[in-house]
Amino acid sequence: MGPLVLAEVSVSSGTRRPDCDPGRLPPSIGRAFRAALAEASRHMGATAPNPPVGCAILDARGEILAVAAHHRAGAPHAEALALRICAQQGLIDRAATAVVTLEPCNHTGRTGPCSEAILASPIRTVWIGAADPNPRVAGGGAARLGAAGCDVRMLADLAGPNAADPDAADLAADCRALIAPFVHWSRTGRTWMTVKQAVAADGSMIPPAGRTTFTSDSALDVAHRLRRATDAVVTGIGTVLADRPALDVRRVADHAGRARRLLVVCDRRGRLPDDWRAAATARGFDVRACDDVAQVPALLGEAGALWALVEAGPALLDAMRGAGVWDDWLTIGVTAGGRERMDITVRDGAGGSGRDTPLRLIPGLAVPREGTCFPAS
Ligand SMILES: NC(=O)C1=CN([C@@H]2O[C@H](COP(=O)(O)OP(=O)(O)OC[C@H]3O[C@@H](n4cnc5c(N)ncnc54)[C@H](OP(=O)(O)O)[C@@H]3O)[C@@H](O)[C@H]2O)C=CC1
Ligand SMILES: Nc1c(N[C@@H]2O[C@H](COP(=O)(O)O)[C@@H](O)[C@H]2O)[nH]c(=O)[nH]c1=O
Repeated sequence: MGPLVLAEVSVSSGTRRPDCDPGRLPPSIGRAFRAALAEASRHMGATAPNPPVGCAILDARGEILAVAAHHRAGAPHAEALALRICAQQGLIDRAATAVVTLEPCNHTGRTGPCSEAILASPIRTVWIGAADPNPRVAGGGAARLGAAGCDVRMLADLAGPNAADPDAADLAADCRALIAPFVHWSRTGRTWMTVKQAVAADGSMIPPAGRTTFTSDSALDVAHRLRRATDAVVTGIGTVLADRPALDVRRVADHAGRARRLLVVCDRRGRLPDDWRAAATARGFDVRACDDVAQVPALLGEAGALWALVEAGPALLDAMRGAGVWDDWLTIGVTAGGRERMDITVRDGAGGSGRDTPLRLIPGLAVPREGTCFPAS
């Protein structure tokens, strides 16, 4: 395992570099990318097996006309929804630029190609945060738009090693991180596994008697944001028997109405209590038991989960570390002085897009700076 070092992975686009101010991201485009990323992040944990995607549409002066995200598989793509919002508000004639976190699709899936929807609008400049990782369609949307006369600009062109725009580099990393679990799942069939571990000042993970947690309110907020952003939760039978945990999303608004989430309990001896399973099912979980932790990423992947959160005790975490069943690992450590420190480690070779971690998109986590004091400033 290596400490978190975010490699700058430049996604080659084959499209034109910007001509206005080479090497710098226009402030209005930076704002639009941030808005699109924020909107897409709100829908992480709901889009599987599709990736989360955000889109902002701007007028010629750089004013944002609409921001939208892909909500769930089968629902309109972010670009289509943003265009629809512009049309509904009578703003479509002003639409000049689209900013999308992921290259627009060029194929007909559950919905029509976004490249064509853009071409049917007045938009003639398209900024793309990350290239489509699907090798069968890579370059399709950008190429189609470029061939039809659109000015297609890739964020990676400003964020590569020779074009030092820290804002662009950060936003490009965010756009890659947004789809990192999707990329990993598409390439391996395995779900991206994030382990979250709370450690007390004495090194113990065990809460005081009568409690199930010991971290601060801000750390618990982060834990619940993580539950909300992921498609599945993984725990161990030891935790279930000791804590009878709820493992659902609380403390965070706006998570109702989502699909049933997967909840995997690693249990080799069939000790899962029926009443706890029934209560978890009633809370909206699809509960599965698994007798081999090494199989969990594939089991979840088969069920279409892109990203899973592991909240388990020391025995299962040891087994996971030993078997390499994790992609990134978040430790919230309570220091002797009562402060909390957050460390993130991304496993070497995790994911298909370098070391970008989806934890970057969780508010309150100061990624990518390793070893940052928590809460993030
Ligand atoms: N601080 C924190 O972040 C957290 C703390 N906790 C605390 O941890 C404590 C419970 O810890 P612990 O008893 O270690 O429980 P775990 O949640 O780690 O579950 C342990 C069980 O996992 C199963 N297991 C172990 N290895 C494997 C494997 N390779 N494949 C499949 N299953 C496996 C075993 O089941 P079997 O017995 O069937 O072999 C084992 O009993 C509680 O006090 C809880 O509050 C829990 C979660 C988070
Ligand atoms: N101890 C500990 C955590 N532990 C995890 O949270 C579970 C309790 O969840 P719930 O029943 O939904 O409130 C518990 O069983 C364990 O999985 N989490 C943290 O953020 N901080 C902590 O200090």
